[in-house]
Amino acid sequence: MTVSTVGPAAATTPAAKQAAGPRQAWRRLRHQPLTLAAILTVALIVVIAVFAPVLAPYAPDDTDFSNVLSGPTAAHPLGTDDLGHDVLSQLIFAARTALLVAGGSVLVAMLIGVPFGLILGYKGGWYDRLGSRVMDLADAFPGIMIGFVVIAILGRGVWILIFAIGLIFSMNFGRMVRAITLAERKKLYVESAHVSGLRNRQIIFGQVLPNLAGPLAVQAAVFLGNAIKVEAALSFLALGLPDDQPSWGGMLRTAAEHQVDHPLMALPPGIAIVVTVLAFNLLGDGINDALSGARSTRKARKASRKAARLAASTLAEVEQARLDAEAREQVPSTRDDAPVPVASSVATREALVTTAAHPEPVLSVRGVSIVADRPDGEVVPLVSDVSLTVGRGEVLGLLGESGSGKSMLAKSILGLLPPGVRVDSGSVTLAGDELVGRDERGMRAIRGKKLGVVFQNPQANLSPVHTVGHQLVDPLRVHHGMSKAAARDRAAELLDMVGVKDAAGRLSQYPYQFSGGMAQRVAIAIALAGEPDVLILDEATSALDVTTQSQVLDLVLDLRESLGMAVVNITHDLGVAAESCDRVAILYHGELLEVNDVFSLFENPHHPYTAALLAAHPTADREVDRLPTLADFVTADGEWIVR
Ligand SMILES: Nc1ncnc2c1ncn2[C@@H]1O[C@H](COP(=O)(O)OP(=O)(O)OP(=O)(O)O)[C@@H](O)[C@H]1O
Repeated sequence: MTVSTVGPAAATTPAAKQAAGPRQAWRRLRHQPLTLAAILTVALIVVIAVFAPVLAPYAPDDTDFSNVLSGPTAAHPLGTDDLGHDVLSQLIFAARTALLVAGGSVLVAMLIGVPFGLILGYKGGWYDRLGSRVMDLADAFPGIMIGFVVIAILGRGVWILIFAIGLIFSMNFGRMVRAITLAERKKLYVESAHVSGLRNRQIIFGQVLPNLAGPLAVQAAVFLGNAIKVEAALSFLALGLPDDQPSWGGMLRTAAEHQVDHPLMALPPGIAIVVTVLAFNLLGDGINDALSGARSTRKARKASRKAARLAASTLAEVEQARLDAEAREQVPSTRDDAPVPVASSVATREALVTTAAHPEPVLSVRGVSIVADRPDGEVVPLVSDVSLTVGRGEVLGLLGESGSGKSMLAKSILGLLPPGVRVDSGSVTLAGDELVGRDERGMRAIRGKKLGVVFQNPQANLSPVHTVGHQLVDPLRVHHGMSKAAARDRAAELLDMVGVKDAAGRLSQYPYQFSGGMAQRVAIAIALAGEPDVLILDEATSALDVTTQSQVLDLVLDLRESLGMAVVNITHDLGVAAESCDRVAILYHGELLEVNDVFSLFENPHHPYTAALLAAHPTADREVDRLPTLADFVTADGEWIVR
């Protein structure tokens, strides 16, 4: 079986907002007058640069030694310089140079900095520590010094200048990309990509990088402006471009030499630099606002102030209600105040047994203990000595309150335990193959192929910047070596199988164009792409409304019938367990308390904790003043009360 994952998440990251689509970003941009002005200015400068030979009245190297430093005339509207060059023509051709140097150096900076930051952020550990020190070291040198050194070694010239400025900015890109990647790599869509069996290279460049497009666009716009300033500064110092290459910095140098007699000579190149840099900076801000959804309209500001006032008063009411309730009755919270009973080991025997209806074991967990290694050396047990067997075609529910160890157990099966957490002892076999102790390469061959996973939040599990088709095609190509066309056909079949109408047409849509229930179906389709033996649902229906939840559970039950796969359904919802599971395992404080077939569990629970859970579940046919809590099932000494 293959592990695939699916689930919903709030799209609050820059990447997710950007995923709301370039069209949405453009709609926001259109409401930002300053950004529009910046776009027009940049477009104008680009047109001037491209058509410089047509627009400029003179060639850049035309000299008129009989007419130097002339001041504005009909033939030379902005005058001439000390060699008789036409200043207007120089200004126009220098725009070309400025854009070439700025564009080229930002490209070089990105080519160096982006992969560097991606690798540091994604790999972490030693890569990150070492790489971060390199960036600190680069930061310790003033950027202009790096430019001096490169030019001193390689000499002057356009391409050398581009390389020098690119080098100066590369670590800025590296730092930004590292920071975002550190956050992105923890997101569920990256975990899903892992689970689908994609290689690190495919995840870094295929999944994470497209999510950085928004922040990179903002950073690139700002650094285009910065590059123009650095180019001007170096050329002003006669260290940048060769003297025969028109540049705004070079024009400023000439103006500085003649500032006493001709003080206005500095104005044309100075204004050109200020306007261009300002336009790029405003463009960067505009893109940032458009991607983050910020709107500077008065209406939006008013709406946000009103929302803030409402939120403050609601919070105050909630806090007051909580204080009143506390004053009325000192109700102990189950987790904090109830004595924690020692788990009995009632269930272990039953957990190992498969049922007559599903006699062929496919997933066996034997005596698995999971621990966390704390930095101070303490070893904290998270899951203790859990044994479970799941039969082919069976749905086993893993039920327990928050923190009981359900996810850790599932992650130990998937080989995706977080750093600092490890399987201390025990064995997990899938169709006879041992999974504990496998290296990453060994697990990659299992995840996405033999084990499929669907997580809680479908929108968070799907990459916001790739189409649904792209995300389905990837695992099909990786695991089945299909051609692109064959994988696309199969992707449409899978979508159809999970009940997405017009499957072929919807392949080219993005996750945000799917409702929560439909996105969860897409996630299930991705999980099924490898034709897994076992599908793990990690709270896969918790975020859905009751009707959609029921539809998705029905779908899973149909699929396990038709595909003969086993399902491990992790949930804290008794209703979900009752609706979908053949057997249910109860976890509490990392210990397995009971495994029972679903009817016996509800009719005749073995363990007092299970009885406590059922008793605490509100039902329409019981009228009680107060539902029992765990504390009602435990003696003051921490012993279970058997009723
Ligand atoms: N990265 C981690 N490092 C150390 N301990 C962790 C880590 N993640 C979770 N834990 C601890 O492991 C225990 C089991 O957590 P787990 O996430 O498996 O619970 P869960 O039953 O899945 O809860 P939930 O339903 O809230 O997801 C908890 O005590 C939790 O605090």
